[in-house]
Amino acid sequence: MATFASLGLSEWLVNQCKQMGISRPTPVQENCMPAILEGRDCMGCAKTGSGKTAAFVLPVLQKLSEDPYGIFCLVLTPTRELAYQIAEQFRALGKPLGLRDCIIVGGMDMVTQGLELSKKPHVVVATPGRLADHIRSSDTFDMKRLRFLILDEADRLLEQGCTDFTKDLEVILSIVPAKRQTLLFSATLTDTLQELKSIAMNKPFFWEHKSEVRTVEELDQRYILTPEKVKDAYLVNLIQKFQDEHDDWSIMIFTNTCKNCQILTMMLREFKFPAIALHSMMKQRQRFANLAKFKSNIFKILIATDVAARGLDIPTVQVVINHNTPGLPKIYIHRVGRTARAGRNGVSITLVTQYDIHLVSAIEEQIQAKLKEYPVQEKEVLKILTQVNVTRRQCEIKLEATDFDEKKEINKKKQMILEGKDPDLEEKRKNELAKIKREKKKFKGRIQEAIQKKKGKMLKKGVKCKKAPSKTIPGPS
Ligand SMILES: Nc1ncnc2c1ncn2[C@@H]1O[C@H](COP(=O)(O)OP(=O)(O)OP(=O)(O)O)[C@@H](O)[C@H]1O
Repeated sequence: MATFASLGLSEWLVNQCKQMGISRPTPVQENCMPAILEGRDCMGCAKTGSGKTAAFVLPVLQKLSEDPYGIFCLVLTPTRELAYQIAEQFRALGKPLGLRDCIIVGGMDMVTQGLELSKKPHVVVATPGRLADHIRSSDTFDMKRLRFLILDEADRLLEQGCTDFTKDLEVILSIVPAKRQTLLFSATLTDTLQELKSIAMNKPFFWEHKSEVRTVEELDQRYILTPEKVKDAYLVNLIQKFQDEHDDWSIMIFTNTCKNCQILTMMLREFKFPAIALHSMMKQRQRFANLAKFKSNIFKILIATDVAARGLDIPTVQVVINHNTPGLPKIYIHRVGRTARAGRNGVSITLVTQYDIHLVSAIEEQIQAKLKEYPVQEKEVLKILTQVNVTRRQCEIKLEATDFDEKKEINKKKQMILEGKDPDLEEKRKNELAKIKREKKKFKGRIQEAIQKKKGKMLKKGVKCKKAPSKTIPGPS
């Protein structure tokens, strides 16, 4: 069995790992680290919670200790919270080196960040949008000598989801040297393999944890079939049960929109549950503060959108509840991967309505495992149904009285300006498009009406034609 020393790490780094409770390499570390230390590009695909972060942090620190300078390494990651978590790992493992890192994410002061970048930190951990903004607007730093470019959650960075990073990536790639080592990691790399290969051009070493099931064995994956209207009552019932039976467990609840996330948090608080929210419409400082309160067990329930689905490593999370069935199996894999990490056990429960059954089939096909039904005492759920639904409605009314929707519009406009678009022009275009669509629909309707009329007439004629000969056919008698 390999040790960190046998993989090529120096004694100081091996000791540092030990101090952090990392004594033996996990398979992704054992397989990817030698290739990285040899100087090769690397693509590592391993299950959630399997130690992918250390698989790139350790070799980078080893190489940095041999030739320290800044900016030596750039790590890109899709979310701000994840950027802080990765920087923390670099800081903890690189402490004996006196490592200087710098975090460049949106929602934080740009001037301070610019100053930090100009001081040539060893490692920069960034979300693509904000780093690209710095590159566009400042010439006080460069990455000409960059040795490592790392894309964590690489598939997310390359896919064109609701946040599209591709343009920002282009800007970033234009300032990093072609001669560099590129490392790409994720639990779900395979469907963006071609795009990834165009970034890691030097015949990358590719390692994938081969296993039939794509989720971890320690995860107990369950579902509850529920009508849409009873969903919240099931949720409250589940949380009450976990709180009664395991008061030390932390629970993450995923939902599909910021508004839903806010309403669920308000509703659970009405029921006196220690719940806190995390979504992209919150101020960044509030996001960090809430995550910190959840990590330190001050609040045991975190309700989040998919902004928290990837990468977050919170060992106390024992349960993940999907308040909505994820539309993509990939998102399911990352969400449920917030529990059962690093060999621990965990439970995931997905609330499934009659409209989501096909999504569950797609998930099961992708993960190569069947979800099992979670037993619930329906009588208990029905007892609280009215109270839960009334409470939810009250919370919705309360939220409508705030400027939540307005803020959403403002945020949208801000995003457009950042993307170089004119919000008023976009609005005009949107309205024009809607008008064209409406007219097309009307036109289609009219055509269909005309066709129907014509069909009706022909049918009448046809009936007459068919009836006519029948009159002439003599009956059997
Ligand atoms: N060799 C090791 N031995 C024991 N624990 C480890 C080892 N390497 C990493 N860990 C711990 O395992 C946990 C999960 O690691 P990490 O966050 O890197 O997972 P990941 O593979 O990146 O997961 P995800 O796909 O969800 O991002 C962390 O708490 C980390 O400190």
